[in-house]
Amino acid sequence: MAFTICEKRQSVIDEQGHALVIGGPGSGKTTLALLKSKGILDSLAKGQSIIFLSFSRAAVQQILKRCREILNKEEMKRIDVRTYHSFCWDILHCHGRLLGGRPLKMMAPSEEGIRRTQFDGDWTTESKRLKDEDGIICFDLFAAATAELFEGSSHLRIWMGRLFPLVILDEFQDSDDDQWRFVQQLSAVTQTLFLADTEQRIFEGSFRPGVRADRLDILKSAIVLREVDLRDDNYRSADSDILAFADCVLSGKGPLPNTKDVKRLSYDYKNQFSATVHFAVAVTLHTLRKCGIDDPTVAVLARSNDLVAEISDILEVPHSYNGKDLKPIPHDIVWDQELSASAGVAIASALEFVSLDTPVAREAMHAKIEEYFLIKKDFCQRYGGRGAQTAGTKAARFGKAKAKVAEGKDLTQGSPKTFETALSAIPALTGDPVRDWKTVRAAFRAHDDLKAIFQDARMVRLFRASDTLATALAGRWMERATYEGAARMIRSVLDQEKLIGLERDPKGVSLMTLHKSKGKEFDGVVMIEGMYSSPFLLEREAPDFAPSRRLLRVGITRARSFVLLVRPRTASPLID
Ligand SMILES: Nc1ncnc2c1ncn2[C@@H]1O[C@H](COP(=O)(O)OP(=O)(O)OP(=O)(O)O)[C@@H](O)[C@H]1O
Repeated sequence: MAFTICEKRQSVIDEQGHALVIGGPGSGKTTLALLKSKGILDSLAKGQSIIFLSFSRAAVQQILKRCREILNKEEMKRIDVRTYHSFCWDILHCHGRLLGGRPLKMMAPSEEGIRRTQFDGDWTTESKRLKDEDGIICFDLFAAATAELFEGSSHLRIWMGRLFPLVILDEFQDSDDDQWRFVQQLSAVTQTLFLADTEQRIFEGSFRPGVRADRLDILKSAIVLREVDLRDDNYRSADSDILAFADCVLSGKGPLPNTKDVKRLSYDYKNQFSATVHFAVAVTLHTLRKCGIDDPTVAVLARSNDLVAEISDILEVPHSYNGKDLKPIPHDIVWDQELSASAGVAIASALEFVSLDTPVAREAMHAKIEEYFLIKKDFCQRYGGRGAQTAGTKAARFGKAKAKVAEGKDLTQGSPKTFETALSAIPALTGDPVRDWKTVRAAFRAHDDLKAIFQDARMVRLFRASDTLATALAGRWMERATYEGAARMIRSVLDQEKLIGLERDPKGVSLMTLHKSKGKEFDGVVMIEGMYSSPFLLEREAPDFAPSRRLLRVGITRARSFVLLVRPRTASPLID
């Protein structure tokens, strides 16, 4: 593939010192960083590599995709694309002993979520205590502890500089204070390249503490660097008005371009919502196919997890829109990993219980369901979603059931009892893990209190027998004709995937929140606004709605070719 290398880009490639590249969505920041890397890779000494840090597994995936377009196989081996967390954990795992005299152990995020909701007091202080006194470290403290190590040991810093002659920091506008601390230490011993787009700053405030609007000013006042601005470039949707439309939404100033690339669809009443959403996705697929894209990728984006789940339910059944019949649309959901994993573990523990029917398996199942609801409660509290209280009540219900079963008492009434009754109606398991998984999962779906587990577990892929999970379960059945240990196996496979950073390339239709779409790219994007929930513009941000506008721009600019916005007719206008 041929890339345009203008003077500005060449100056970044040639720069021997630090550099900051600012640019909008699709301006080519990642590509430029990789072109610079390509020029250096040959000259690296044995053992040296270039490190490219980003925030999420999705972003890592996107960068790896670009790597495959730009670097050859040998070059790919010398560039290490990682999340901040995985980079920090490597360092803490090897050198954590320097901090408190003993090796550090990681607390899995699932366990952290559970302990946080159950802890009476300030969790930040408690997690620091856990690290200092017990040598157990939570995800949120990885960056701070790494910074502490670098600040405390010049030897370690210097070695890092030798190992990594170039460190690339993606989406630097989103870095928090602790990440900045360790990056600043690194910049004293190696060359750093910062990529940023201030208008893609969507994690500021309650989402991630320590993320600041003036991060780039802080950077520029601390490090001497070459600054290059690519804001006028757009290679993702160069021939379309998508970026121009998104920029209008960002500024709140019209007129919005009247273009075939971004369309709007309204609905009047709540009871028109389902059919309108279904039609919007169908018409987007159709439009993209008509443009010659045979297998289009489409992201369906909404502001909250609740609305994403509702849209998934809508796409699963037929509808009729203006007399037109719409067939169900197969889709994937990009979900919160921790919720998905604990929902998957809850289903696996029910599978274990059905196959073993022992008091231990029964108690473990109620415990895993309780755990899921504790994590859900924690998730709702952290990300401002609805349902924290309900999740807490359900957790308490299953927690009580767990205690009763442990004491050998019978369950008399309530959800845990009705769920057990539903499970006991399942005919014998077959030994085909995919079928058995779906049977047990269906019992969750049919139960009023446990539907959420069914929904969250949809991300756990167990559909093809070749999947790691299915293979592990099939092996267990062959050994013992039960699914004993299924919950443990699933937890370990999912935790591993989480750390390694696996995430599939999107195919077909994918549903996710706007926040989750960051860093991704699709042929088409459908953005959905609810009638009474998940508005595009949050009232509390009035009058300028700046954070909402940034979020909307991120969503719109994920599209290469076509965007469709679905809104209630009464929604506030996007521009003045
Ligand atoms: N210099 C260039 N010449 C031609 N095409 C380019 C160039 N730079 C980038 N592209 C193409 O533009 C698209 C977007 O590039 P890239 O992912 O590097 O942008 P980005 O600024 O990192 O985007 P985002 O901030 O949205 O993640 C890719 O398809 C890439 O191949």
